[in-house]
Amino acid sequence: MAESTEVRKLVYLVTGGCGFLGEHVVRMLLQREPRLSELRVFDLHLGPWLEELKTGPVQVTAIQGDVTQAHEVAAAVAGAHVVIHAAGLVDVFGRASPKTIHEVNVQGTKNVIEACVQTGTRFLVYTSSMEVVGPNIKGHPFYRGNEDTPYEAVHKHPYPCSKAQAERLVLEANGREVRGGLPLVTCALRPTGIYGEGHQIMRDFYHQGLRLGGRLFRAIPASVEHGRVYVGNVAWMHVLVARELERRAALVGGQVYFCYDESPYKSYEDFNMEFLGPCGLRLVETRLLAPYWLLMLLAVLNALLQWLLRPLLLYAPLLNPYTLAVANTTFTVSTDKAQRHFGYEPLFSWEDSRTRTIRWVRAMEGSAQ
Ligand SMILES: NC(=O)c1ccc[n+]([C@@H]2O[C@H](COP(=O)([O-])OP(=O)(O)OC[C@H]3O[C@@H](n4cnc5c(N)ncnc54)[C@H](O)[C@@H]3O)[C@@H](O)[C@H]2O)c1
Ligand SMILES: CC(C)CCC[C@@H](C)[C@H]1CC[C@H]2[C@@H]3[C@H](O)C=C4C[C@@H](O)CC[C@]4(C)[C@H]3CC[C@]12C
Repeated sequence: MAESTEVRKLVYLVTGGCGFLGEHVVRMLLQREPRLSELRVFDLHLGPWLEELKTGPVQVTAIQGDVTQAHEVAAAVAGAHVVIHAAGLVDVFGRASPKTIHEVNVQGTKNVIEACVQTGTRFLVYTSSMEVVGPNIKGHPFYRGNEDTPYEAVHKHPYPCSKAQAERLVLEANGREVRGGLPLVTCALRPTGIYGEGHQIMRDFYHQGLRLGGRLFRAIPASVEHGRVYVGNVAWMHVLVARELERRAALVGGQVYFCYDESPYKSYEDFNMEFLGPCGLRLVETRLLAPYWLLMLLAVLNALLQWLLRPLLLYAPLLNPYTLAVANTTFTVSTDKAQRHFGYEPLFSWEDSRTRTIRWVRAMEGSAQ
């Protein structure tokens, strides 16, 4: 915990505070926000690790709740100075219905905004996603673009559609009068693919590699760049922008920021190998054996099987036409907007981020090393 002479008087609420990113935001706030007096952690499923946080100088209040329930959200928001809304249903695999995704991501966000307005909370940070922009379904590359780069954002999939709608609601709410008469100040952060300790898909790839005798098979050309950002830096960006929303309301309010750091530009699989390689896995070159049309055929078959089996069981493999299109389309960002607007610099270097992630993979059960 950071010791500080600053007065602790602020109440923060983190929705989705027990998720992959949310846990890092919660821990980062406790370490790096010296003005914090109470931290409310709101989630559908509370993590047992919250208990160990309750012994420090900040009051940590765990709230089991559902963002789709307006009254639960309003009760959690009442009296908070800042809300970081990271709760969301992250599903591009067809596990949840489009209706459920919409309810959690769009209606849930509406509930958070209305709760701020009704209870007088003035500062709201929304965790958006790069998918609000793309990749689009036409496969257009977004090569090291920034927040102002023109791009034809065309969404069909429920997850990016819901994130785009929710982001729009948050940005439109900037300037609304909250209880007490002051204006609401909002902004949205758009992470690219987040990685780091706790990343479920990295875990899945690692275990798949172990099952395949320490091998993974390349499916995507190495030339396709996929944007990635370390979870600690994404968390840090949330903490920093939340702090600066008050001081720089005119500049930051209503803005969007991509989340970025020094992580290298690589293909999705080559990037994963930065961590999985040192943990004993190798990437086998099979691109000639698995051309794009064959992968697309498998992806379509998976989608068909998912649909056929739905009455009996949930079949939701990583490969489907949408995930294949995302993984196979260059989407990378290069920007300094967060640095210019609120002084963001990555807290973790690429070396730190890599070392921490490798340490986490190595600590997983069944390590190949
Ligand atoms: N993981 C990524 O690569 C990535 C990239 C860009 C943006 N994001 C965004 O970051 C946010 C966090 O994603 P994550 O990767 O940590 O996912 P996650 O699934 O690990 O975390 C989401 C959390 O939200 C909670 N939640 C879900 N439905 C809820 C509900 N109805 N009420 C209350 N809580 C609910 C979950 O229990 C979970 O703890 C999401 O909004 C996601 O869209 C994630
Ligand atoms: C073709 C297969 C072998 C590889 C499949 C990989 C696939 C599961 C990965 C590739 C890209 C990943 C997405 C990307 O990193 C960004 C995001 C944005 C975020 O808001 C939610 C997660 C998501 C969609 C990642 C999901 C997993 C993807 C599609």
